[in-house]
Amino acid sequence: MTTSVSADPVKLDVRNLNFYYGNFHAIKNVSMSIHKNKVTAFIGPSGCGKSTLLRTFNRMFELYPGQRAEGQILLDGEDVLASKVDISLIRAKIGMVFQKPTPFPMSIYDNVAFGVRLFERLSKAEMDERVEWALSKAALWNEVKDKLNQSGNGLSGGQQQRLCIARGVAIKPEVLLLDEPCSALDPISTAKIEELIAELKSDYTVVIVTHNMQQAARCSDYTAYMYLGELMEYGETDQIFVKPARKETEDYITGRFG
Ligand SMILES: Nc1ncnc2c1ncn2[C@@H]1O[C@H](COP(=O)(O)OP(=O)(O)OP(=O)(O)O)[C@@H](O)[C@H]1O
Repeated sequence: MTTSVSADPVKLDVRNLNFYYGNFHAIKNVSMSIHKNKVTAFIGPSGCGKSTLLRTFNRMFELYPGQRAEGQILLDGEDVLASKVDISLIRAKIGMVFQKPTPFPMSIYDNVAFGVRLFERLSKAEMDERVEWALSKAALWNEVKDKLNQSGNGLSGGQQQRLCIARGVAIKPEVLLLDEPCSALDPISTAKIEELIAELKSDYTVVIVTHNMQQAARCSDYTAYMYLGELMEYGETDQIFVKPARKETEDYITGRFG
């Protein structure tokens, strides 16, 4: 693996991580530091393990039988993978937005409030404020403020994805994981989400999986190139895109492979 050294503070420290789907070894001895208040992009050809790696960070894989992770993922020094860890607390600290927008079958307001209610007891006024705050962060407030009681499913695809992002930020996680959040979106919605990602990093540590090289180059501070479950190269985005250390990375980002 080729990696550059950075002085930025570390939020998530991944150490010797291996991941298995049954007997299939999907993540191979990955070690990397995810930096605080930065955007880190995972890139690489389809099936290389980007989503799998992302899903280990908040133990999302545990919802599925036969999947297991070995190694350490230290969140501010505490191992997320340790058996004694409170999983709901981890998921409150490490939020996730999936590739397909998945609003809950409830109102726009309740979509945002739902997760907050699991973790905090807020008054009606405080919750109203939180919902407005989260929808504003997700650049959706102006479009929905007059129809908060309408179903989240009535929104356009791009609006639904921003609603899911609002749901993610509403619980005020420390880390936000975004799994190809723009794959179903048109260029205008994509641009809005990219602006939002740039804004979010002042409050959160963001990790994004993307197939879009331009998006990784535009939005991220750090980029990780993965191939067949291995972390091939990891470093500052400018360096990875302008002067990759490995020929494989260069071939991928210039479109000669993958
Ligand atoms: N539920 C599963 N059971 C068995 N193997 C799986 C499962 N999910 C993923 N895999 C395998 O693990 C490897 C990594 O998959 P993963 O979805 O993490 O890749 P990816 O880089 O995110 O791909 P894509 O860009 O296509 O979304 C692939 O070989 C895939 O076939």
